[in-house]
Amino acid sequence: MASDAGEDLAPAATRNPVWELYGRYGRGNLRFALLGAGNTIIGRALGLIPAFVIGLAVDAIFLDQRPYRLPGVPSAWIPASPAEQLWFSIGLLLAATLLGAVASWFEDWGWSVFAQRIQHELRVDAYARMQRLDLAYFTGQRTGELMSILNNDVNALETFLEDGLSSIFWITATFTGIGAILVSLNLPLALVTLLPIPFLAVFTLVFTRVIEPRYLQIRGEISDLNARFENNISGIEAIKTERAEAYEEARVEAASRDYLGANLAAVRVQITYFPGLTIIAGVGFAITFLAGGLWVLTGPPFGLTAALTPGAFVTFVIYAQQYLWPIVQFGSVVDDYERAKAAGTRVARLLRLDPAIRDAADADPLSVVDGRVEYDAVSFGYGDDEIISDVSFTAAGGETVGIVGPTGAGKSTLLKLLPRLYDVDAGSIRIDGRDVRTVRLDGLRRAIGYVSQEPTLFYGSVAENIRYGSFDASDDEMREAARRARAHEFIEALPDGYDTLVGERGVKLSGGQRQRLALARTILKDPEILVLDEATSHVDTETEALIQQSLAEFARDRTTFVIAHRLSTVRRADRILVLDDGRLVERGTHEELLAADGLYANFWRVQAGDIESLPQEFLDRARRRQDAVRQRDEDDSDRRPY
Ligand SMILES: Nc1ncnc2c1ncn2[C@@H]1O[C@H](COP(=O)(O)OP(=O)(O)OP(=O)(O)O)[C@@H](O)[C@H]1O
Repeated sequence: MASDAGEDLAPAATRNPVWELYGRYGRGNLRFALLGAGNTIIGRALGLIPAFVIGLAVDAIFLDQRPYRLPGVPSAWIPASPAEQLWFSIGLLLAATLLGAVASWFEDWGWSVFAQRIQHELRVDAYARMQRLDLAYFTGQRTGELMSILNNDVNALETFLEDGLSSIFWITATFTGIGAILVSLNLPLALVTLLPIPFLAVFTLVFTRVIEPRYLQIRGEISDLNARFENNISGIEAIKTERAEAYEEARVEAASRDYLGANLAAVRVQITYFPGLTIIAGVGFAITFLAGGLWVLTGPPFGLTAALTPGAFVTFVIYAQQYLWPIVQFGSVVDDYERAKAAGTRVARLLRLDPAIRDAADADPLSVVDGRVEYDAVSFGYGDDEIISDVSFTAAGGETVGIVGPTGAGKSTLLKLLPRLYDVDAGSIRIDGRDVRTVRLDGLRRAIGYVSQEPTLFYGSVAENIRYGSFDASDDEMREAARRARAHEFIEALPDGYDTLVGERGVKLSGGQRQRLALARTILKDPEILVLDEATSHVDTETEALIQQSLAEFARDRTTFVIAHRLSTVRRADRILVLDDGRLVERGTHEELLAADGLYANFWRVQAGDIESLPQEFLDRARRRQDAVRQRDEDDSDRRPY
């Protein structure tokens, strides 16, 4: 049973996704963080100068209460007259401001490069991880949700990555630096300034507890909304033909409303937090100002003896304000952190997912010599329902095997097991006697050319699309493959020939043209084993006959599986397997199967237009089968949210 990966991105609590990501990606970029941090300290130190100089100037120049002395500066450098001291002070203030600006430039540059590089590496890594996951993951997961992680969640980390760590550093530097200065200036008054800290801590703790689930909710809602957009844009044709515009608008409205609700729920908490912090910090500052002011006015309180000059008080008050401000800043860091944590939880979770289908530790490279393919008692189901039941057959090397059966019988599923797009639940599949689970995936998929009914064209030129997977093929090889796939003529007729842009935003191609490009791609790949899953279903019968001719030659010495509803496509196969409801019910050549007069013979009658001679039992079974497939599809769509 293929694992249902749909649950894997449920935002379960991880220990600390943000620090986990910092740890993983920060190390290689540490030099930028160090540059930022070094300049944060320099900037902070320079930022301390003005308050000190102003306080000193007030006391020494205007009130003449203490001598003009600067710590670490020889007194010979300091001018003697008050007017000169004033100019000296202004020079100091300007120099501190200028150097502070330079430090701030290096600080921002260091931290920004640090953040941007982490984000870039994270995005690329998350994508690489994602595309290695099992196919089952993508069918179980809404693509919009994955897009949301790669885009929104990675970007949501940006604010914290950009400002968070630098702010924490800045706050810590300010807090310890100024805290130490306040204590050294006036210990009793410093203790008064510290009073709000425990209140701020408790208030912040409560905030994080309340906001955390709300931010997670927002990530989930934006992801749902994206999934809805994604789904509707790719399904716009059905929306128009079914006149479902109003219905879809209502569904988008509902999804957007949920997102709005989640945002408002978070905003209500968030906007309470900052005023709360400001009030606590403001009251704390007022108490400091009151205590210091009384000290200057009425002398030292509580039996203390030291006097407090107005200038020293000014210095203290400016520092005290600088000291409390980072606490309010801290609030915004906490808020950014909580947002980043919600996004980081989802990104970290994606980074931790491992594909179930991967190389075994002792996997060998596959070398296909004969090309014999054996299915041995194979059973498989995507979910609880078994889709393939106990299927066994052998295709000799170089043989062409046709696979036919009613819709939903499991034909495509059967062949998707060969390149391990899914792994069997029971039994085994062997190529030249080697179980496909014991060889390297890369070699296995290299050896198998898979052309599906709805081939994917990527945005790019026709040539790039044919070369997809055989990136080093020469122009001549690429054109020859196109000729063999009967695609060369129509490509030449396109506006820019092989350079015409196709895929999203490029020239639109018909279903048959797309299929021929996909065939050319596979012919160029030159695989040892070929799987054609309704590969020519969209081309007209005349073109199909021409393609069949080239394919017969191409398929001659390689094992080929051909799934087809049009029985004329498989008529000349060495062997035909008839699949019904996941079971192999008939096998043989076209003639043998006609002679057996079973399911295949009845299909043949249908396609020959010989409806009257069909047994009633066949028609009844066909009806029951259709009902069962419809029921299964409905059950599936009930289970999927989209
Ligand atoms: N990715 C999937 N997840 C879940 N169920 C799936 C998936 N792909 C196919 N199925 C189901 O498996 C069953 C067999 O599908 P499959 O495509 O193998 O049939 P088929 O014989 O190739 O049909 P058709 O001739 O219509 O292409 C169907 O009931 C289908 O709904």
